[in-house]
Amino acid sequence: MDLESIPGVGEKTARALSELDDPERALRAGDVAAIATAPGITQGRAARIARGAIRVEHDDPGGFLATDRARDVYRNVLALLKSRTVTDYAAQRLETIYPSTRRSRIEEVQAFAGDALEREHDEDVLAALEGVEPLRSPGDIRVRERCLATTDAERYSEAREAIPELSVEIVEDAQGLAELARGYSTVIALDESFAGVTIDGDVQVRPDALETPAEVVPERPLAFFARNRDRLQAAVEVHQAAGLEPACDLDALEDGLSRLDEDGTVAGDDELDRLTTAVDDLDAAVGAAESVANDRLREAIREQDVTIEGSDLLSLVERGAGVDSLLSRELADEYAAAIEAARDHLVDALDLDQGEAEIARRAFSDEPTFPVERDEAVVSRLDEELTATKERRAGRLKRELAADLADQREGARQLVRDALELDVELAIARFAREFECTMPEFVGSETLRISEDSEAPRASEDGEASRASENSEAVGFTIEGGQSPLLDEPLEAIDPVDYEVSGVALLSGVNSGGKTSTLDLVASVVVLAHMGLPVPAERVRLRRFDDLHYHAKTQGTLDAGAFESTVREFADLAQGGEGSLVLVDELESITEPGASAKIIAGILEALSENGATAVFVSHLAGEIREMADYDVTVDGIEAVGLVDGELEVNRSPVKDHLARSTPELIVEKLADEAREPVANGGVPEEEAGPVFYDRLLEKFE
Ligand SMILES: Nc1ncnc2c1ncn2[C@@H]1O[C@H](COP(=O)(O)OP(=O)(O)OP(=O)(O)O)[C@@H](O)[C@H]1O
Repeated sequence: MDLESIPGVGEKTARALSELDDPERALRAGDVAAIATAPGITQGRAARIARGAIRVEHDDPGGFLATDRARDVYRNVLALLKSRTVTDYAAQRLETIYPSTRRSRIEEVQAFAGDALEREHDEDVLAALEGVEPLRSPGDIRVRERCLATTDAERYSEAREAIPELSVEIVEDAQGLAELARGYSTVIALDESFAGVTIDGDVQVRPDALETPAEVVPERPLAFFARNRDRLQAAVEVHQAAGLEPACDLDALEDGLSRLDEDGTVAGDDELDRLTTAVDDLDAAVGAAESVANDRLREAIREQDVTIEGSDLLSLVERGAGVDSLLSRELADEYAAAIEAARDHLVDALDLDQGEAEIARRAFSDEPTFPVERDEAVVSRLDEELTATKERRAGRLKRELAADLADQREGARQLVRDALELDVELAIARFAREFECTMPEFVGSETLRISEDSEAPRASEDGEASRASENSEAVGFTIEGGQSPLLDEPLEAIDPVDYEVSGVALLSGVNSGGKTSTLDLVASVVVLAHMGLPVPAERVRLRRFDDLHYHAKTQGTLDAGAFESTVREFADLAQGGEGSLVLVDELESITEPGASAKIIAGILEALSENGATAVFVSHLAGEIREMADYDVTVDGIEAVGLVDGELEVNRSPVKDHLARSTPELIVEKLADEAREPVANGGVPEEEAGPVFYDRLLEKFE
């Protein structure tokens, strides 16, 4: 895919995207999280880029949502879907699902949604999803206890490039290697020429080191798992709770993760833990051992009556020394016991093995001194010995763990992607279940052509689809049992609505009868259907529209300028609106009633001639019908009566029926009451009398 062909992607963004591991995959899968890892690209931008890429793939001109209110409806239904996600990823990923005019795109999402509807969710899955997030890259790592060495300048540059985690050192000869071995736990010599050279310390000759970086720096693959340990663990739990087919061996991955600490070190190895603690505690343990010896000696000296000969005293005073000789002569046994106690303490405190203990014991000399002090040289040797053993063991364990986990890496990535995608699917499934949705059925030229001419079933693919087949009956939309998801009521309080429009219709009805809500229902159903998603109705059939023009009710009368621009907008629509769905709510408020009726009648004529599908909600339906030069359909939301002063409404518009207005119904009620005052619960001494109400009623005829 040519990245710059994506709308909104210039040279700079294309360069950023090309830095991704697999830009094509990320764009094709709408993997917003992966796209957002490109330098300088935010999540919001990533969603726009993914949408752009989808449009390129499906040759989709976009622009389905043609008005502010249409965009509002999309944002509202999208918000309902997004509110049912657990992860940020899923919320962003839903942003890539937009209403499209292209059959291939709609069918692609329909297939995805179809699978989603099969998904059952339970609380365990949702709880496990809480911990899943897109994987992080491990960032830069430095390994300080190991280095690479070479005599060759070119090899030196290659090594720095291939294995930036380690220092690379130039050496002249084996002597140089030996010096390095004193500073590093492990030295890896890259030159064949060092083979066979024996040097103290851990010096390995590995001419192939640059080709097998994971063996030389197992920290590299481990860092990926360590940094993402919790996310991977959560993804494992999601798979287990949801019974998802895993992309890798879950037991092996879990076992590997359980052996890894968050800082990339190997966990759960007793010997490594022992060595690590010994190195960490060495200094403190030696100090404590000194105290053990000194406390014992102090005690012994305190309890001892020392007889000192005059010559000894003299030599003590004159030489300023000699306590040692005194100790060795008078307290030899006590000294030996104190030293032994110090040695035992050190060996026990650090839990040293036999070889280490031999060195440790030498940290306290047999030569009597007071106070007893460690032999620094021996303590550093012990430190070196313990550290080297620890590093060797850690290195070996890391290599083993890295080798075990190496095969799981791609699977682990997929595991997280699948868990995140499950969240997207579950959000769709929950939305569909909570609004009792069904998949809509698209009808139109391509369906009809397939049955008419099976030789060329795809001849009318996409672009043509919107040109409603001339030889087919006009199809707009048919909604059965629709419940607007935009109504702020619980589902059980929403009356299901049936409505069907082909061509252009006026929708009349009582105040608060549900006209606006019907337009909202039609708009949400049409938007969701074009997104490829299930719709909140028992059954929906519709044609594929090119765009949705939904004009909300304008508050108050427009000024001259606003009026002019509104009329202009309809002029554009009237010219090319054949594949459009036009929904307009009380356009009459744009100017005074008489003029409004004329203008609306003219707009309806033009739309009807162009083959658009339209619903105009109006309180002036009767007047408009009279103005129009063709037989415009008028549907009506009827009040079936007044119950306790409240209108009882049949929310489903009645076809070809001008609904009576609320005032008419009220006058009718007053007339009824006046005729039969008591039976109707009216006032017995009706003042105005039936004649007056009948006069008013006549005006409505
Ligand atoms: N299908 C429905 N089921 C239950 N309640 C509904 C339904 N449709 C509308 N309502 C209720 O009726 C109220 C008024 O609806 P709506 O605004 O759509 O009426 P309207 O006919 O456009 O009113 P107006 O003539 O004042 O513009 C809504 O707020 C909602 O509470």
